[in-house]
Amino acid sequence: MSSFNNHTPFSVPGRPGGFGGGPQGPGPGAGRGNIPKVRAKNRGATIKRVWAYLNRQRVGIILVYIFTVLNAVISLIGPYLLGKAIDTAVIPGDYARLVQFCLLLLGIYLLGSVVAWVQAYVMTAVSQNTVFELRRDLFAKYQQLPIQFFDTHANGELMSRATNDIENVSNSLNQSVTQLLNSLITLSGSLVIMLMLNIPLTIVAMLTIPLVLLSSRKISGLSRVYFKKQQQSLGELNGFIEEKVSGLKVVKQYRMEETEAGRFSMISGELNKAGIKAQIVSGIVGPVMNLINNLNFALIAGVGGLMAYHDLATVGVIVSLLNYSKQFGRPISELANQYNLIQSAIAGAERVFEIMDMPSEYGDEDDGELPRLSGKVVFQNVSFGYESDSLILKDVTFEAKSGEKIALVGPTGAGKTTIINLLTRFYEISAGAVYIDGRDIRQLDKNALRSQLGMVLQDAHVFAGTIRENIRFGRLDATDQEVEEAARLANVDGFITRLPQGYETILGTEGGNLSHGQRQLLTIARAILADPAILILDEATSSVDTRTEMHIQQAMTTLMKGRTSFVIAHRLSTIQDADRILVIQDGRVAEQGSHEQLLALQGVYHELYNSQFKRAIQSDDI
Ligand SMILES: Nc1ncnc2c1ncn2[C@@H]1O[C@H](COP(=O)(O)OP(=O)(O)OP(=O)(O)O)[C@@H](O)[C@H]1O
Repeated sequence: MSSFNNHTPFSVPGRPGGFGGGPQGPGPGAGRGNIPKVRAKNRGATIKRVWAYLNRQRVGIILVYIFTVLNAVISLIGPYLLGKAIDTAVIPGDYARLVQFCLLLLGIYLLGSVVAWVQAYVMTAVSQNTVFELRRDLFAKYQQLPIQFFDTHANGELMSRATNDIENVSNSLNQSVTQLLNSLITLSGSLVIMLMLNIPLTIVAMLTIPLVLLSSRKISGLSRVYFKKQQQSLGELNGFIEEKVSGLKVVKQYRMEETEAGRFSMISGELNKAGIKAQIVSGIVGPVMNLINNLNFALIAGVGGLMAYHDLATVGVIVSLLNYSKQFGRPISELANQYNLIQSAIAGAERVFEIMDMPSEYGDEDDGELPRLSGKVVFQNVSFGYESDSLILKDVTFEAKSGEKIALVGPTGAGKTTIINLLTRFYEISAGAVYIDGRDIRQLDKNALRSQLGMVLQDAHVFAGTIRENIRFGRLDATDQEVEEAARLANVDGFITRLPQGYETILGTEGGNLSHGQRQLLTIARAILADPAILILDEATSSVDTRTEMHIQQAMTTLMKGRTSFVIAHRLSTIQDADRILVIQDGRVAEQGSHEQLLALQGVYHELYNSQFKRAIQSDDI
């Protein structure tokens, strides 16, 4: 059973045209444009959520807190001792005392360095663990999102969120969290000590604070917008690269290299512009803060000098105050300098949470466990559209008895794959109902349902890993013997054992080192191992040679034994023995029956069959 109980977008009551649907039926027109985009509401909410992640490393955070406080206290002691040294050792000329002060200061600064190092070490561990969890949750979310989400999001863009955006969060956590804490303590500590040393001079030192706050606020607001834009552009760029690298053969074949390079430059140019703007705006922070700090320094030095002249302050106090005012200004300007980091981290986190807030496809269906299904499938007045405003399937009704072979034929774009997409609940129907063994599939847990469905698709997908691992993907607890038995039944065992590494042969990404037919046979072995109650075979033999096709056909026949099977085929020769053939045309079941019955009808199937038959004879003539 799915461990995720998020409310799905489809769990809206009030489904029209319901056939035995329960309260959890899908809402009308669950088209691909219907996924609500929930955005992290504001910066505060985003920071809170990142903090909640950080808080899971409680021990680390406490340690960081302790060492940060220590570090800040040490940095507060320095200027005080410096002032004292001037007033009690330098001015009276007590050199023995001066040496003592120097040694004390040296010891304190050394201790400060050690404490700062430990603090950085612990913080790195905390931030790395935090982004580890963030990334893990994001990937888990990707796996739970409905297929329709991926129709509208480029792979590279999604990869960018899991890498660049999370990296930004990590960088900022590493530096900004301790910086913030340190600054807070240094600020308040310096203020208290300054007030104790000299109240009028402290007031002078405070004069520039509103300027600091105002300018940093203004700049941060502006730079945040540009950082978000920069991240978006980076995502688009990644999406473009991913798409064009995976489709490089097509690009080359159509000699589109220059056109694609031009499009790349355009997208890259957008990133360039956004990056420059973000850096320019955030880069203003440093110089502005420096200017204000220098102004502040000059003010204290001037007023302090006047006060010393009138015996209202000692030189030591003025030196201490100058140092504290620097310490006071430093955290503010450091924070301001961190703005670009923090802004880009918030922008990154917002993009990550945006995905995490998307509704999962797993809802609150009845139960997680399903007994082995007998495989009786009923489509009853099913209508569906990927977009809410255009129906692809219209009032589709048919029945598959347990163990039957059902063929889906019809012109391209008629809706054959769409029927399968609904059976597997990759998409939710708009009206009508689909029953398996008499139960509305919307009431079934999606994982449990899919565990009883096996698919062999035309685009035979294998993963990077060994052949054994790829077959075992069908059932993770299968023994080596079971894996090999499945390969034998799929007619692929001979080929595998002839390889030098046999079952341990490592396949490249997407099985690049295998032929299409070999990949297809591997996916059949995988499906045999999974032992599903219902089988879906999509155009499985359309692009292989006759010998491989024969192998695949044999493997398929083995695989189909005792299971309800749905076979999508363009070549009618492969499905003449089907128990029922559904002719899909323009989203409707135009005809259904056995091969002989359909030929006798003299309708669409008859026409389709004749045209293929003629073509076959013509190609033989040639
Ligand atoms: N993810 C999608 N989003 C929007 N429209 C889609 C999507 N997938 C398919 N369609 C549209 O739905 C219609 C039916 O497509 P489907 O893939 O079911 O046809 P098919 O009969 O399997 O075609 P083929 O034999 O070419 O595979 C087509 O018009 C197609 O453009």
